[in-house]
Amino acid sequence: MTLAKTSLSLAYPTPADLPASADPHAAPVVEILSAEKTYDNGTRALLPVDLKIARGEFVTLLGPSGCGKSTLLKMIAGLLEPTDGRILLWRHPVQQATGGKMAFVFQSPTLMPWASVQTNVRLPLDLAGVPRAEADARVADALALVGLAKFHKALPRALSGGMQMRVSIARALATDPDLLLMDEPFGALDEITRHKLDSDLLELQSRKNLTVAFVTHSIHEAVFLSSRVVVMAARPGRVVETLDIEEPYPRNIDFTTSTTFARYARHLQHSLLKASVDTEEAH
Ligand SMILES: Nc1ncnc2c1ncn2[C@@H]1O[C@H](COP(=O)(O)OP(=O)(O)OP(=O)(O)O)[C@@H](O)[C@H]1O
Repeated sequence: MTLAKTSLSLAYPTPADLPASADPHAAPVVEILSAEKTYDNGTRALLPVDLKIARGEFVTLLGPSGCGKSTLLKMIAGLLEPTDGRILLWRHPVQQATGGKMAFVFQSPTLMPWASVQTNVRLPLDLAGVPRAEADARVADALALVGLAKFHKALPRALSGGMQMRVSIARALATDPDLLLMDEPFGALDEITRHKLDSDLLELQSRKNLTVAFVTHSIHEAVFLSSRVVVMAARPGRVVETLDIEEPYPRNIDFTTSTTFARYARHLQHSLLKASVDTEEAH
């Protein structure tokens, strides 16, 4: 299978930068080396994938339902084993990765309903045996970062869906990760809240110098957030293209109304459409 690597030529010049924090010469944070996945029931969830993610990059896996986005992200997290191929984090097999810390944010906030916001955010620190005073300080920092300092005593049910998702992100940030894996974290939220959280996420990423692997099926979200978009197709799940989004950071809402943005979005729409037609023709 050939894997197209696309860089759109734009009507007017834009700096072909990675995000300011990305260091393309540093050892990659994530290396996916011909990793593939067939589930026990025979489903070929993912044909072999090769992908490297550099420090400070924001890479989005974009594709329709069933194309293997979650499977790939869970393999990066070490929650699933590839059937073949390898995945390295900081140059070591996932299970032995010591070069940095990773955190996973799921599609639903998965909060303990009976526990306060601060207790929820402290959970991974309690599990890791972090002393209480240090844990409390880190929880306070993380809640401040997501704008929820005032809600530390609230129960999850008192918060909106967007705020609950912020708690979930704070819980991940409290562990001080270098690599953040996010599986459609804002997919269940209304569009306005989602756009706000997208902007906040970019700000957090640059402030904390995070490397992010993000799953979405929203073209808009992919173009706005990413330094690189990995386009995937279903049946069988596979990568069909990677597209650099050569728009400098910081990005704001003005980017989303620009012709550059529209060109990227149109390109991705065509890629996804073509991949789905190719899939249908193959069946
Ligand atoms: N545990 C499992 N056992 C068998 N098949 C599975 C399992 N998990 C996922 N699959 C199948 O593998 C394929 C890829 O699933 P995956 O959840 O990775 O896709 P996705 O792109 O994340 O989809 P969605 O956007 O709907 O979450 C699908 O056909 C799915 O039904």
